[in-house]
Amino acid sequence: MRPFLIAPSILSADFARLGEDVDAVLKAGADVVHFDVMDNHYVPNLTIGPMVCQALRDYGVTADIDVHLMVKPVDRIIPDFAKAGATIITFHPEASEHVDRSLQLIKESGCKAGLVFNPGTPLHYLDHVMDKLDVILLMSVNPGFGGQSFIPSTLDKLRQVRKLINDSGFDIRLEVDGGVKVDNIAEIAAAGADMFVAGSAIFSQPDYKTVIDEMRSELASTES
Ligand SMILES: O=C(CO)[C@H](O)[C@H](O)COP(=O)(O)O
Ligand SMILES: [Fe+2]
Repeated sequence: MRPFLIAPSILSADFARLGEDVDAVLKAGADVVHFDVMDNHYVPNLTIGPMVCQALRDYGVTADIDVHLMVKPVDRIIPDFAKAGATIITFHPEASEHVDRSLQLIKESGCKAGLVFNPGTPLHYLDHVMDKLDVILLMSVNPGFGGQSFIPSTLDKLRQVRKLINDSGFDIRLEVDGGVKVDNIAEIAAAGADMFVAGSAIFSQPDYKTVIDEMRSELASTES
């Protein structure tokens, strides 16, 4: 398996001083910035758009930005995020009228593409598009808010998707998002995830490095 990636969700960062907070979490050892986009339509919350992504790039953030679109419709906003500096763009397949077209649009915009599955979303959306995916993101909470508890049935779904990825032979990251913490990250990795979004678990702590180091040492324990 490829190296584990830790992706703090900036949903739980300090929006009043976002650039500094993102810098701090990257200096503390985070790999990727997870950027949650909510539209008060597909999900019952409203967050940030391409201008904020661009502002982070202008501030000097060079790390990969993983844009998690919780919006409907999907396609209209993809080119704007690509122009604003997104590295990865993922969307929920049931929010797109044409899943293959949305994936193509992301790729043509120069970004990596992924599909996101809510706890109740069936995996059949993966049929016929595995070759177009760089990331599969399994939500371990229902989308819309940070600080929720990890839904245990995600572990089985992770094992299923890990097998699908391995059997496919494609180079696809398996990302998990929602309720990831120091005390469950090893179990989640053992189920097959290799990219871990964590918002409240990191940003609620005074010292981001301590939490990230603890997560890495839990992850290392799964490799022995
Ligand atoms: O997509 C999301 C919510 O829809 C967030 O990325 C997720 O909830 C992360 O927050 P936490 O780690 O606090 O659960
Ligand atoms: Fe997210």
